[in-house]
Amino acid sequence: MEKYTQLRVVGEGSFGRAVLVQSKNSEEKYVIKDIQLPKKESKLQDSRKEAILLSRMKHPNIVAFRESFELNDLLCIVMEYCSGGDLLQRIQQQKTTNFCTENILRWFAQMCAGAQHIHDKRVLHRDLKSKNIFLAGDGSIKLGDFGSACVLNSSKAYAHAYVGTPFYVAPEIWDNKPYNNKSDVWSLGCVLYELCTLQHPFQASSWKSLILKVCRGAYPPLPRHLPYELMHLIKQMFKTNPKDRPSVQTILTSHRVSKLLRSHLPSQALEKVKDGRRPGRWNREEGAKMAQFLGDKSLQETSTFGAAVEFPKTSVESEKPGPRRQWTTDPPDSVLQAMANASLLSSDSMASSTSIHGSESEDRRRRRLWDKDPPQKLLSILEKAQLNKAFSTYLINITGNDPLMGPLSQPQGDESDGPEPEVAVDEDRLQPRSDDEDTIGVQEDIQAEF
Ligand SMILES: Nc1ncnc2c1ncn2[C@@H]1O[C@H](COP(=O)(O)OP(=O)(O)OP(=O)(O)O)[C@@H](O)[C@H]1O
Repeated sequence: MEKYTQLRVVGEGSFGRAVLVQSKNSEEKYVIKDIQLPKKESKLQDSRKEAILLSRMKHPNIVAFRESFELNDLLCIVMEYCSGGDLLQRIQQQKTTNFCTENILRWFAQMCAGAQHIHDKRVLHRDLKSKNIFLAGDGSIKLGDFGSACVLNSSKAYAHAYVGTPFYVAPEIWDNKPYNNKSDVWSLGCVLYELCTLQHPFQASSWKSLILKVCRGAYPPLPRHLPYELMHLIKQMFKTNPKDRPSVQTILTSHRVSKLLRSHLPSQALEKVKDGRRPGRWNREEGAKMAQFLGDKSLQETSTFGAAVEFPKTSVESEKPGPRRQWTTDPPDSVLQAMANASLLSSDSMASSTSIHGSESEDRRRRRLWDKDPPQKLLSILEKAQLNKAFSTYLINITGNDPLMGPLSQPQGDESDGPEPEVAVDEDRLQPRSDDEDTIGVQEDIQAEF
């Protein structure tokens, strides 16, 4: 810490502060994110995960990691300073003036390039939102905040319920179905919609209305001046069945919109997109290596210079694909059932979802089929919840004892542990599926380069 001079606090998150500092050696500015370390030894490694994952992500569209160290009971992550602030602030500055299409395409292309890099490493961000996407001094986009990220095919120790922000969470999370790279695509769709309209796609007057709209993929129409390719893309990113959503790889390489997006990528990022197209770029072993690394490494200090983090050299056991949970062709419906049975919906959500889906009788038909019990615990939490709290990060575990751990629930036990309780592990949920080539799946026997 003595290497840096503190300049000012740039923001406060739920886990700690972000402080702008200046290196005494190079005079370069950085942000140091302080994260309160949990008192329980068993949870320490989880807190260090953000630093470890960020240290593995070297890409022009991901906030660059410099080093991390522990000071008393704080984990300090030193990272690139993004002087343009976050995208949420940038959207709010616009007030009512829309962004020009060129800007939207440029920013979104860079977000996809960053996300592709993460997914290539078999990591899911899980909390992509405009507040976690930054603008660097040169105007480029940087994905940040890896505090919710997880590794696909990870070991049991790192498989847990979903950590995300309700306004950006995909329907499969509310429906307690498996999640994968397509859940990040949904969240990116929300950010793209915000860039196009300056509004969130799922406006609601209550949490129940919000969740219902998300589960139906019901969003207000986009302004007509936008290119057709962009409108088509948003429609696809909001497909309620993740199988029907394109991956970021597809968006950048073989979608109708790809040409438009790629013309807005700087050459360095374009090269990396092309790299990502090589078949066998990632494989199951990649995720297993990362998971083993997260589990084994007792990280006290890590750095992009000096004591850099290295993956273990030993090869890891190649896992056989586990049982897959199949998607039906219908949209997720257990939460829809729960919400509708509870008769607690606000009228606006029903009105708009009916108009989006076009037919009232379809709604009635669906409701007749609803026969499951609503998750009462979730309903009772949401009854009293303020909607603005749905922009914060939660641990979401619909069937657990605490369906929404975060700003709505009282911290239990070790208060400094943040919203990461010990949860029953449902390993099936985190398994990628290979039933669709666009979803991160399994390619055995191909050695990925990290
Ligand atoms: N690298 C950075 N460059 C510039 N500003 C940053 C940087 N990192 C964080 N900030 C600012 O600090 C704020 C707090 O960031 P932080 O990641 O600690 O928490 P958060 O994302 O707001 O909340 P949470 O940790 O609950 O997700 C951000 O909203 C952003 O405005």
